Amino acid sequence: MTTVLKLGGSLVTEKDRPETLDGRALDAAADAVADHADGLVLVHGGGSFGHHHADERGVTTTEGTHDPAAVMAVHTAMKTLNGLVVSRLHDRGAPALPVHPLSAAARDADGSLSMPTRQVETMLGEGFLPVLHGDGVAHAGEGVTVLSGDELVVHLARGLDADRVGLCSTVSGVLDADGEVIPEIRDFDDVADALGASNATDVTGGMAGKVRQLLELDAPAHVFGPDALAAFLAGADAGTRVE
Ligand SMILES: Nc1ncnc2c1ncn2[C@@H]1O[C@H](COP(=O)(O)OP(=O)(O)OP(=O)(O)O)[C@@H](O)[C@H]1O
Ligand SMILES: C=C(C)CCOP(=O)(O)O
Repeated sequence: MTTVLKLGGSLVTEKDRPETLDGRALDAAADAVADHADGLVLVHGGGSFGHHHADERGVTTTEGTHDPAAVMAVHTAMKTLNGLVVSRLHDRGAPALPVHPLSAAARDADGSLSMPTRQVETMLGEGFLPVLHGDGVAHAGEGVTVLSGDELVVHLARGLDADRVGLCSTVSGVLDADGEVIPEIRDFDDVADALGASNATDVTGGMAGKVRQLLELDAPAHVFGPDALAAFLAGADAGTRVE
């Protein structure tokens, strides 16, 4: 049983304050993850580490940079956050290992992503907990663009033939126009109005981008908040189911 879980950057960082961790939220998430580390691949987002630097330099998933200093600003911040996530997992006895996408992934000129997953699969097979993160990615014709954690989740879920996918963010699910959690989404058009009415909160497309990408997966995906993380990892449905 393979599960791919993303801890949102908005969950584990203070998204409005550059390079600021939400230590309490990360501790709570790490507790739940450490209890269910078997067969788990973890991805985390950028929050105030990645998005702040990418935004400042005008780098998005489609607009790239050829400035190595700009790439390093994003990548170094993301590695810092990744190191914090990995070490909090180690504190709880979880066998976490970092995987840095900039060193392995690439995009074609049309933006399509390639990245090997055999290293992740082998780590899983050997009992480790791979921890990937949103990052920069070499992009033909663009230099380096942003690779979101959401995109990584989708790529890993396909490459590893995952059984379940979870996106844990600060919200308890995908919300409708009245702020209620939508229990299930099967078609983007059914929820386009609710999602379209919200502002994108970051350089990688916010909630609308997540739902679009999750709908392309074979595996069932759940979007939920921190209160439902332990239940999701224990096998229960949580938040909004996207299938
Ligand atoms: N219809 C919606 N339902 C739920 N959240 C929405 C909706 N529209 C916009 N949002 C916003 O999307 C945010 C979640 O997306 P965001 O990309 O910020 O999360 P994340 O994945 O945790 O962060 P990061 O991208 O840094 O990893 C919520 O905090 C909320 O403000
Ligand atoms: C901005 C960077 C580098 C990471 C973006 O990942 P996300 O927070 O999952 O969208």
